[in-house]
Amino acid sequence: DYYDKLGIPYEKPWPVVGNNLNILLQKGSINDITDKSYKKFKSSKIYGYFNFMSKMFIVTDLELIKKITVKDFNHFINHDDSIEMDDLLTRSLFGMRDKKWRDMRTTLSPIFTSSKMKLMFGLLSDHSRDFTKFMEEQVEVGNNINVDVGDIFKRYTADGISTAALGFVGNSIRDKNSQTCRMVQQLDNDFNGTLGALKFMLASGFPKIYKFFNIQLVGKEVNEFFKRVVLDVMNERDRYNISRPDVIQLLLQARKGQLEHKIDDADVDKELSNFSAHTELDVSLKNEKMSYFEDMDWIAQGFLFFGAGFDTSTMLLQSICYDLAINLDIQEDLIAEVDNTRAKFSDNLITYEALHKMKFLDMVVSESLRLRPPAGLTDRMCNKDYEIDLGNGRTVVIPKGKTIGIPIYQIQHDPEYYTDPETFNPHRFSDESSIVPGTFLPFGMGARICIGSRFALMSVKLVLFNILCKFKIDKGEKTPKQLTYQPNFNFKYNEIIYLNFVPRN
Ligand code: HEM
Repeated sequence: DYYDKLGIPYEKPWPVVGNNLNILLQKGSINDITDKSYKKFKSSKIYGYFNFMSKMFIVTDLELIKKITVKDFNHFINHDDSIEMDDLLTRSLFGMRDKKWRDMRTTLSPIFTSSKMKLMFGLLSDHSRDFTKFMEEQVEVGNNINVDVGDIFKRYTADGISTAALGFVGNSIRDKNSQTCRMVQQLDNDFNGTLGALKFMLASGFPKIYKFFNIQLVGKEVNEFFKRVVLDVMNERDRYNISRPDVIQLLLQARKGQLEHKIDDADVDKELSNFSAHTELDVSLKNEKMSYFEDMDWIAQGFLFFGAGFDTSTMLLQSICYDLAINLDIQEDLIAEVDNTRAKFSDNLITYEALHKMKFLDMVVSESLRLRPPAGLTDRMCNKDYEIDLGNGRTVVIPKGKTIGIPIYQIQHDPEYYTDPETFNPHRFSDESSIVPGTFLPFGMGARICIGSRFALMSVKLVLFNILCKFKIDKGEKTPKQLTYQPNFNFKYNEIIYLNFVPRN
């Protein structure tokens, strides 16, 4: 009767498993569950959700989401911290709390501004051209048909983050036995495999048991790998005065307190404003050297950039390619824009500015982020009792310590905000003013918005540009008719997406 007493609606829970029964019975995904309740309870602004035995509040009202993530952010600084997690996760920016989070966010924000992205552009451009060359080589041996795009893009994004963020060459595109490839596989198993799903359920549903058995989500091999890579690269650069335009260089500067804390990209952003790019909120307390961070904190950031980056960007890339193959008229329009742009450069060597001025490419990427958001749900932890006005003189207090959920997927599929929401239609992003503010949030919202969105967008757009210079993406006999979500807490497809890469002559 918890939610009854508060006067807010909820689905009747089952003992112990709460509202997660269908996931445990492998009958539905977290998205199916949220979908059903969102439609039923949307008008009440907020509804209750039993995540196993803990009580969550899912917010459906746009104004309220804005207040929670921006205006009243001080009540909701952290993500759900009731879950017991490994050191690598709790020390990462996503898991950090309160002042420590603010300090780390302030330290890291300058790394992901447009001007720093411009510095990394060359590394990612070389990488995406190399990937396209690899695909051309596949044509010669007939491996361009029925390509598992989840697999190849996983290797592309892992290598991209390795080279442009972590400062080492991954080589997993060409060598499936490379160390990076093994790490990707290992991480995939840790987070997405059956054992990973079970551990995650235990961590969120029964944190005491999880802690008692000292269970770790991230395997030992991955732990060791990141400890070695991040610290070794940083220390070597420091010792031998080596410089390279990548994230690790900036992390090194941050570690020494030499990275400027001001967000200086207003002009660049204005000039190259893209719909899916966001503006960073300044959360800094004051400019000070963050000297109290330990080595493990820097390792955790390196790990998060890799972990948070490769999975989400891979999901985005495979979704875009799938929808382009299904909607050939849209692909033709995109190819026309690609051809128009490449004509201005020799050997398809596009510049940072030209890539960001590709309007239709931005519309296609934005529409995919809307239709198939790689992260369909995010959360905040309430750290001070928070009163919500439910209308008609009714209020409810979210107690300190409870978690609220933001249903990104459902808002982006709501017919009140998007006409014909299940259709892939990039043209809805042709006029930004027609998008209802607060209804497009694939990277989250407010001060805790995804810090790597610019990096992800640059990497995804670059490889799409290069692929479409050389290939048309077609569906084949093994292409799934539709995409459905796995019955777990991740937003992963049940289907393997096979597509054909047909050379454009
Ligand atoms: C298409 C790709 C990506 C998507 C859709 C995505 C989505 C998200 C979302 C929804 C959040 C939570 C935001 C919130 O709660 O308001 C988040 C947080 C985060 N993302 Fe991403 N992300 C992507 C790529 C990346 C990349 C490439 C990196 C790193 C290089 C990255 C690093 C992070 C970090 C560090 C956070 C935590 C930020 C904080 O708590 O201050 N993400 N992301």
